[in-house]
Amino acid sequence: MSQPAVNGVSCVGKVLTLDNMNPNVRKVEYAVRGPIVQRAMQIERELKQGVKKPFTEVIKANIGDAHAMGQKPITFFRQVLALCSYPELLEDNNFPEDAKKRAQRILDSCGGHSIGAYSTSQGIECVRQDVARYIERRDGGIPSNPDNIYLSTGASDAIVTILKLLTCGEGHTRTGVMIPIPQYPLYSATVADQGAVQISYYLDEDRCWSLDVQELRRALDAAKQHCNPRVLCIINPGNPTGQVQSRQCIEDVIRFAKEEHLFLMADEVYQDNVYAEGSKFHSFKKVLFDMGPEYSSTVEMASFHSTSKCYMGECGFRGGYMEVINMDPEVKAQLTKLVSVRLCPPVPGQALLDLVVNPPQPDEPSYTSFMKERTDVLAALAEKARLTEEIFNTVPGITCNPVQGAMYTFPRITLPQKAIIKAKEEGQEPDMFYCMRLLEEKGICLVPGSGFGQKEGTFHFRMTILPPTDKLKIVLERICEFHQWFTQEFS
Ligand SMILES: Cc1ncc(COP(=O)(O)O)c(C=O)c1O
Repeated sequence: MSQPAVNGVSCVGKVLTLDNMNPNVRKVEYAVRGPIVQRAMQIERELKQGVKKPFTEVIKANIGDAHAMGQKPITFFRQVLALCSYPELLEDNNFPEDAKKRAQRILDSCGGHSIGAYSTSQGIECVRQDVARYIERRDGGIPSNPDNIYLSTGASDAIVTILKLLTCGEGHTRTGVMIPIPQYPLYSATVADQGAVQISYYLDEDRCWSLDVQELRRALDAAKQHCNPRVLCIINPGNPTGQVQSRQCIEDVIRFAKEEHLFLMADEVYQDNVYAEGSKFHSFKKVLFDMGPEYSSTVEMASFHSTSKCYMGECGFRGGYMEVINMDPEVKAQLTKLVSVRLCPPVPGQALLDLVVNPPQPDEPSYTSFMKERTDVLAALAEKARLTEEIFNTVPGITCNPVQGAMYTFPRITLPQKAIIKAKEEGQEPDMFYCMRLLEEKGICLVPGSGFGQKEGTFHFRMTILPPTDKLKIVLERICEFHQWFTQEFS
């Protein structure tokens, strides 16, 4: 039943109430910005008001937001965006010529030569062409058609759009969507919002979060009893688990998708974030085409990329794209119609995406500084990935897989039985209880593993490796100290 009043606002007589609102929305959960983050913000306010705490600052290691963690923007990208936003600067001699050329090209393809105009709904044509060329270079020359590219408001928007196209049915015919566990909760949230059925397949923590086709089959066979499985989502490199899937694994997944007549969604937003020796990013598209026409002309797929991650971390611009492959032309027309309802993705985000897929070339003046900035960010991330694994694994009760890629670690924590009982008494998941205590004691904000899904009886947290190295060392040190204290406190 609705409360009669919440925060002083009466609920009596409202047209829209908790009881009659869209029930699917109520089922949506998104731990990355959940109660722990709200408490972190409250603690920040308390610190400002002078409330004494055992720490002076809250460090938010809960979200993959590089700039929020202090990462500097790539100079060339911001120069071009400044020029696009304020074209009078094109006369300014302080801007390099290649930045001006890019800005002019982007402006020339915008309505009224302004990034303040709407673009076509699928995205600015020259940007889509540049995306297609980028994909071709990345995939060793496998052709990419700009007509199959849809620019989007970050990858999130494209992922939701594709899931919306794919989900239908009632009762036992509802669309089943296979998602990894642990997963990035955009997937579970969208599946809930669309009234579809989540089919969880578990990544193998003991084998560095690898994906096993036997497990896909187990999950699919069980789900066939109560829904209509049609979609298989893969996140590679993985969030929250930081693994990079092998080429063999990707081939196996593609074969499975073909056999089982599943639409593949390949979330590849971390494609430049690969650190571990021996790990390499293989795009689903390339592997699909390498497997020959039997696969490349039949398996339906969408792959996603974003300006939010990799070395640029420009999540606030909300740039992204998807490439659709082997999509029925009539469905594609529906997709184009669907995206046109929302007019267009942000044009500044499209401009930024253009720079990501078409960065300065060796013969251009900005090349050297661009490459240095890019390499520095990726090298620092690789070092932080290594450090994180090394430090966590020194603590009894914390087990951390190598951070092969992406921007997170998802260590397993052993929690004392007393703490588990206490958490249950307080109506909390044990790892939420742990993370809340960590926040209160040490000012570190993490996301409990339960927000991403985990094997029954196991507990984890997700931490981003994005803080600057010095700060990351402090974070790691405090978590390790806390874990030892927590274990003693509840033993
Ligand atoms: C795996 C994965 N996919 C998609 C997204 C969405 O990114 P955006 O919408 O900012 O491009 C994220 C963001 O963290 C992510 O981790």
